[in-house]
Parts: sequence; structure tokens; C-alpha cells
Amino acid sequence: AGGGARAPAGSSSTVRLGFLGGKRRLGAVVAMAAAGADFDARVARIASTIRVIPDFPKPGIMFQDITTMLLNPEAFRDTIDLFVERYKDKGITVIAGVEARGFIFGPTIALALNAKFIPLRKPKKLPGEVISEEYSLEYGTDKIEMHVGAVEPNDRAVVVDDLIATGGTLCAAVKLIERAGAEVVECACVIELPELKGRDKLGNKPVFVLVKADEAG
Ligand SMILES: O=P(O)(O)OC[C@H]1O[C@H](OP(=O)(O)OP(=O)(O)O)[C@H](O)[C@@H]1O
Ligand SMILES: Nc1ncnc2[nH]cnc12
Repeated sequence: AGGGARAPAGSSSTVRLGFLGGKRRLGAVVAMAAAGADFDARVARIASTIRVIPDFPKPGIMFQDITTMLLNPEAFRDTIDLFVERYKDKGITVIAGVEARGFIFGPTIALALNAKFIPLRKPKKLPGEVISEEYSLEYGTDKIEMHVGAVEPNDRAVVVDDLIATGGTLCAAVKLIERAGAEVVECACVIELPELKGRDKLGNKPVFVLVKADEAG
């Protein structure tokens, strides 16, 4: 109220910042372009190390095999770094990894972010009290479980897995964490099979992926 007659607090410094911002913006654009080029180069290297095996584990499935990427330390490190760079200033307190391949990437990302790592496991693997969610897969149905007490209501989580196909697994993971009252900020995967429209299953939950596979698995 009455603010219309007054200059907004800090207006002079706003002008100065605007001027400085003008100079900085140019630098920022250059820096962003460089970061973008670097991002693209790292993603290209990661993509080139992923092996595709036709008809595994069933006829018609184009299996995206990340084990060949793990043989290349630069590509493996780039994968971890790209996730850490994305989440480092986002107040993430939990990295939840989906068994089995989410366990390959999740713990290193969690340590780099100083966040908790939470394993989301296949049934009857966790020894304590669990909550569970059933889901359908591209090739069958399954269930994942999480220890009660692993996440707390004020936690901010990212769910990590190697791949999103139909989205059933990530959807179940998000439900588990949200049932425990925490916020899932995003899901993060190395690979997406876009033709299987997994994002649709996740509604408006953001999914960050590094590599989109050409053909549906
Ligand atoms: O988006 P969706 O259709 O749910 O499929 C993606 C899931 O499928 C794969 O795991 P899988 O269930 O084969 O288990 P594994 O990692 O133990 O082999 C993959 O690692 C994801 O977790
Ligand atoms: N095509 C695929 N490759 C690897 N993992 C998968 N999980 C579900 N579909 C897959």
C-alpha cells in the first residue's frame, strides 16, 4: 500500500544490477553455450557406450545394456557428473535407487550430494518393516518395497534408475516415497524409450533423461 509513490526498495541497486546484468548476460550466454556443447559431447559419449541386444530377455525386446558403459570410466563418470550437476543446488536430501540397475548409479550420486541413499528393492529382500507397490513391466509384473522410516516427510527425493520404458517402475517408486510423505522432485534415468510413453504414466512428475533410444525396447 502506498508503494506506488515510492521507488521500490533497492531500486538503485536494481538499475546497477541490470546494467551489470547486461554485461553478464553476454558472458552467461557464452558460458551456457559452452556448457550445452560440453553436455552434448558427454551425452554423445555416454550414448555411444550403451550396447543394444535384440531379443533379450524375450523376442522383440531391444535390450539397452548399460554394462558396456560401465566398462568406460569416462562415460560412467560423465553419467554420474551430469546427474550431480543437475541436482547439486536443489536441496535434494534423498536419492532412491531402483533395484537392480538404479543401485549402480544412485549411491555415488547420493554421496556427491551428501544425500541419503535409499534402496527400493524387489519383494522379500528388505529385512525391516516395508511398504510395497505393485506395477506392470514391459515384460511382466513386479513389486518394489521400501523400508518404513527410510524417508521422512520433509525429504526431497530424486528417484534414479537406468531406464524408463513403460514408466511402471518409476511410478511405483514415486508412489512409495510420496506415501511416506516426502516430495519426489524428479525422476532421473540414463535412457528413455520414448515410444513406450512412460512419461504419460508419471503425469506431471518431471523425468530427466540423458539418452533417448531410437526404437522402443
Ligand atoms: O519403465 P518400466 O517399463 O517399468 O521398465 C523399466 C525398468 O525395467 C528394468 O528393470 P527390470 O524390472 O528388468 O529389473 P532388473 O533391473 O532387476 O533387471 C529397468 O532397469 C527399469 O527398472
Ligand atoms: N528395452 C529395455 N532394455 C533394458 N531394460 C529394460 N527395461 C525395460 N525395457 C528395457
